[in-house]
Amino acid sequence: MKVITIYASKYGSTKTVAEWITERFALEGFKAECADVETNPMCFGCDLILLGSGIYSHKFLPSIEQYIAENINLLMTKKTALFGVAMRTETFFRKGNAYGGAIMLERYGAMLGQKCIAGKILGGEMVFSRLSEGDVHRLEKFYHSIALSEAEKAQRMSPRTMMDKKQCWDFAEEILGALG
Ligand SMILES: Cc1cc2nc3c(=O)[nH]c(=O)nc-3n(C[C@H](O)[C@H](O)[C@H](O)COP(=O)(O)O)c2cc1C
Repeated sequence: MKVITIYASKYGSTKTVAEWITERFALEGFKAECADVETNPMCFGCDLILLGSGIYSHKFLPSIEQYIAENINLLMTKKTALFGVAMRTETFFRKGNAYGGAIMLERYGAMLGQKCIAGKILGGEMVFSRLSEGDVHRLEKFYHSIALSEAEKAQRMSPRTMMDKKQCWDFAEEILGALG
């Protein structure tokens, strides 16, 4: 069985997550590879396709949204699984609405249909000194909009990682279970 993990990553954490997941599938005896979506990978020969992205403002990056849209007819015929890589992995509730967590994957799951067998948000990493000026500006605006105190802001702006290889291997195991 051939598995491909196609990822979109701006600062590298989703790339590492994709490599960890691929490693686990290879250890289980699958023919497993991972590919940056920017290389426009071919997936018609694959039996299982994982699609993952860093989460930016509750969504996948535009490059992988475009890849899914452009290849939707093929992707719908394959078993697929989705993952996002984010700083906040759980669902939370604010002003009558639920946000975050696997809810962020619903729009892609709805496109892929019933053969989409698993989806999870996995822990990512954020190091402010590595971010582009535009991303720093976007985050500062967001922190202002949710009225973070200076202390909370400083805490969020310090280098933080939630990356966890065990979590990624557990997700691979969950997919294996769903494959039956
Ligand atoms: C501009 C910006 C917006 C972000 N939006 C979210 C978000 O909505 N939810 C979240 O949990 N993390 C958010 N993050 C954190 C990223 O999802 C996290 O750093 C992730 O590991 C990035 O993946 P990458 O390194 O593969 O690009 C955001 C980060 C930046 C810079």
